[in-house]
Amino acid sequence: MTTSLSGLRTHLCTEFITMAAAARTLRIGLIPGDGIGREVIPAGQRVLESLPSSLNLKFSFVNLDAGFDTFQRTGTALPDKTVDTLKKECDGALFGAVSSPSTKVAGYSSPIVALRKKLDLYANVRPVKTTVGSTSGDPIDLVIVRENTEDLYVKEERTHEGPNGKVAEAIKRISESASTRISTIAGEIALRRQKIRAAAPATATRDQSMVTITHKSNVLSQTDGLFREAARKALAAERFSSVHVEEQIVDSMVYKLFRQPEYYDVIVAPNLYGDILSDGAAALVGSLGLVPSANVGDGFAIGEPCHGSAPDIEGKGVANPIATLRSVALMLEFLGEEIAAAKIYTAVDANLDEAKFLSPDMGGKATTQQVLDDVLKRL
Ligand SMILES: NC(=O)c1ccc[n+]([C@@H]2O[C@H](COP(=O)([O-])OP(=O)(O)OC[C@H]3O[C@@H](n4cnc5c(N)ncnc54)[C@H](O)[C@@H]3O)[C@@H](O)[C@H]2O)c1
Ligand SMILES: O=C(O)CC[C@H](C(=O)O)[C@@H](O)C(=O)O
Repeated sequence: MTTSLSGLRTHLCTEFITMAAAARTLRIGLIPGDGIGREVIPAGQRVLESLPSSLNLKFSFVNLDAGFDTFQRTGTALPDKTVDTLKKECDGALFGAVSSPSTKVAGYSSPIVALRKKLDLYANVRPVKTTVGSTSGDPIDLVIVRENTEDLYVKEERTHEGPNGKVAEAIKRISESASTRISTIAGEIALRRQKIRAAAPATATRDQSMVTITHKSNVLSQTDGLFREAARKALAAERFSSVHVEEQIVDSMVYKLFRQPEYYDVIVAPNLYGDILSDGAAALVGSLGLVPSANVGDGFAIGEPCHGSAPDIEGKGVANPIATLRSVALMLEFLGEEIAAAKIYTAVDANLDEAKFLSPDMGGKATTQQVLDDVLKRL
């Protein structure tokens, strides 16, 4: 199986992909989780099943459990069977969302956070993009490359009694190796985007590729300082000489991202900043329901919409499936199936540009099913 970290085509057209794919069957784990995860993952499955037969690509599926509901039924949020099946049987997976409680529940731990570590899916790649017809301003076309295994997400917390009451602490762990790895991937993605732009100058949104390193090393000089230093070093490699590298402290990054989102190309960030920046960037393109992600490691990719289980709209049939459909495409890209991915991006972009079947988060009235049907028609 091939997983290509540099295979990030992100919503680009198919003209430049000319090679016919060899016949292939991919086994995909489906992990709907909780809430609207159960409404959008079936849409993702339908898109895979509806890809044109000329692609020579077949899929088999295995349904897998994870989430708060699973925790309540079985006592664990991420059953061993789910992890084992992904490891032993699957080529890739789709993850919906889980309803992690905001208060501590004994024995519960976020299954998606655990899965990223257990499968060493060290890169969380989150493209955020406007489509041609959906914006009157300068187009936004950026990718957030989020470190996916460490930072505060190591979840080493403790509470103790201090002289004035309880004190809680958490470890923020940053390693040189993980920071170097994620920054190198950000550089590869920048190069890849540069190549794609060079091949399609008419649709290119910028001339030069750029990576923005995001950190807070003015305050956290050791942890974020190490991230910054490792990123600078990795991106100074000769092969990235055509990529402009700059850095931005995370708070002013938020300011600049909101003022001038079209400025950014590739943003590399430690885990938590990447999490926060990607939800913020989603607001800039219209909805969290549009923004996909892929959790990527060596030899495996899990497509996952950036949004959560959305309890406020759960069960109403109005969840926007587009973040999931784009996550399906992103997963396929990393599994080396770029033509199939491009077909999905094109169909989704056409749905958004025509704006006839938009879900309520996009100002429309369409249900999840109607948006899906419209995308399927365009496939
Ligand atoms: N990957 C994951 O499993 C994941 C990601 C984020 C949050 N969560 C969990 O989800 C739960 C709810 O979190 P939250 O409410 O803070 O964030 P959320 O992303 O679930 O929802 C935020 C807002 O965006 C809207 N929204 C999200 N996805 C949408 C879609 N596809 N279509 C239309 N509207 C959409 C919701 O209706 C809500 O108003 C929490 O338990 C959190 O832990 C899980
Ligand atoms: O709620 C959870 O269990 C995980 C949420 C998760 C995260 O990485 O923090 C989500 O915000 C995401 O962006 O994937």
